[in-house]
Amino acid sequence: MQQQKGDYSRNFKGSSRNAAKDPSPPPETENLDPETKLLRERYMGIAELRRQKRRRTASDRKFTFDWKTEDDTSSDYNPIYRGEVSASLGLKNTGEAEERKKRALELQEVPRKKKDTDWDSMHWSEKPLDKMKERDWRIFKEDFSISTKGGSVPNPMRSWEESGLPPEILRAVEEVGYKEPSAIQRAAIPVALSCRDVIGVAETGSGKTASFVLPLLSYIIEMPVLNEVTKSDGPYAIILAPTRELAQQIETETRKFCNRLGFRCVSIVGGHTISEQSFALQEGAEIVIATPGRLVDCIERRVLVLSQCCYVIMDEADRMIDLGFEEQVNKILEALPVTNTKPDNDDAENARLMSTYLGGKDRYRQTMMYTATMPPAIERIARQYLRRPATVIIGSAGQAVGTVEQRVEFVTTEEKRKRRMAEILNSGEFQAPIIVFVNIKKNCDMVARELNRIGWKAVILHGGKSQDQREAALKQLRDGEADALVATDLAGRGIDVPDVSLVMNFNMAKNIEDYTHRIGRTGRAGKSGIAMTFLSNGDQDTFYDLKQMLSKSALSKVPDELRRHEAAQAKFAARKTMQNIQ
Ligand SMILES: Nc1ncnc2c1ncn2[C@@H]1O[C@H](COP(=O)(O)OP(=O)(O)OP(=O)(O)O)[C@@H](O)[C@H]1O
Repeated sequence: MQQQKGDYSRNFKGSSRNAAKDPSPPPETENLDPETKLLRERYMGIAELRRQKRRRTASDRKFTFDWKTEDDTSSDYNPIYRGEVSASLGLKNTGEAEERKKRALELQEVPRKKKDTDWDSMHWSEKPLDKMKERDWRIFKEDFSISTKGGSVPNPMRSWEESGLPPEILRAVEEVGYKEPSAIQRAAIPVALSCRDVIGVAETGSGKTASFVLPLLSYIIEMPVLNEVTKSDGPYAIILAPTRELAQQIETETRKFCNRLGFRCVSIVGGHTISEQSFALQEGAEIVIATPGRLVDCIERRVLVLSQCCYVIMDEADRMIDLGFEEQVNKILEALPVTNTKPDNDDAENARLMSTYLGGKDRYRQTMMYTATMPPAIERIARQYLRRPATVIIGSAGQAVGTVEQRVEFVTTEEKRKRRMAEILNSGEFQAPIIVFVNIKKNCDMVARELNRIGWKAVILHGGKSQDQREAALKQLRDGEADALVATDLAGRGIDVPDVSLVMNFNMAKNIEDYTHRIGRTGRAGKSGIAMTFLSNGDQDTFYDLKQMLSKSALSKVPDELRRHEAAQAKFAARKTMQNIQ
């Protein structure tokens, strides 16, 4: 019986499965016509080849045939290459198989063309900047806990090289030793360079100072060099800070860069005589760092003019308002030659305006505010002083430093607190320097005496001390001549003393913002630290916020006495309302 052409599939199926096990042709082939029999026998050759291939071990799988293409003899006995079978396989044109085989052999000689790089499957850190897509930027911001608001905000910078800072400034950054930008620097510097007003919120010790100083220097480097005439016109920029210590702290950080770029920065703070400070200003300074009170004093006495100042930075702006400096801040802004109420220009226009020398009348002020916490006052201040600000927040605003383990204990009397403090410091868990916060000046002396008694040389920092005494105390602590600093909230903000191992709140801060700034004196620049706080019922206005903060901290535990305390169940304001209702 002549097998119908269409029946090959059945035989093929039967044959290939059997061929895999039994090389002899199956019995039904006895009745095949010669052509089909020939076809069958040739396919048996292919099945045998496949069987041999399957018998080889995995290690042989990577065949490295050492024969050249012209040695390939398969076309002699394998009809599929010769096209004899193509007709029976229903291929339209027997030459097609030949063509396909020739093409296949040609391709074997052509090295594999590199596939288009699959950029989408790469991590943002492996991509060139021009291949970064919206999704990559979203992942990048999540990696650094960056969130922004305020219209279209420039993308963060992935590295110093991509910052857009001038090469001279990048060289200074490298010499200072900042290998990688911190999160706030990555996010805030590109925004500031786009001439936008900025609100920067990042935890204490996260590098906020450099995040506003570097773009400021990038602006100043474009301005004419101060000469004998223009230096009397005053600085190109002012940086306002709520306390003398923070102002001097910012000066130290700013000088790291100014000294390498040939710029001068001068701090104007209380505690030094006006003549001392006017002498320092006579040499001219591109940047003046000041506390608001003393700066207003210098302006009113004509010791300082701000006739070419178009750049204002407010560090710890909420604290400045808390300390009652709002009136002085307003006076300072009124003394500038520009305001920020110019009509809203687009950002390119802003860049032109800010780079134009002061001669042009259509200038406006660039203003920035930085803080580690975000109390309601910040929103009000921002509306008053900033123009279309971009807000950059690292982590959740007001979050305590993630590197600080926060411990709290209920210790009610001063005597018990002194004994407990001695126990903790004699345990050997902590090494100098440490900082101990109290709420009133007289407690400074009392705690310092106790520390000296147990062998921890203590220095004191509070508003009643002269400026020289305050600066000397900080210097002794930084230079290792003292083991402990006992301070009121004066030092709570911004003071940067390297490697503080312990912050102790002998008295709990009056509010959670001050508590956050205090404990931020340790765990800075990415290092870890411990904060220990003594509580009593007198601190219950802070219990709710404190419990929330401890709960969010991966390193800290909420003691049962605080967790269960009635005052920790609702915010102070809400509790007051409930009491009034009862
Ligand atoms: N990119 C960086 N790489 C390494 N160290 C840095 C970097 N930026 C800043 N620092 C260092 O980190 C420390 C803290 O910086 P800075 O005082 O600016 O923090 P801060 O956020 O202003 O703190 P605070 O909120 O207390 O004012 C400083 O000693 C500074 O030199």
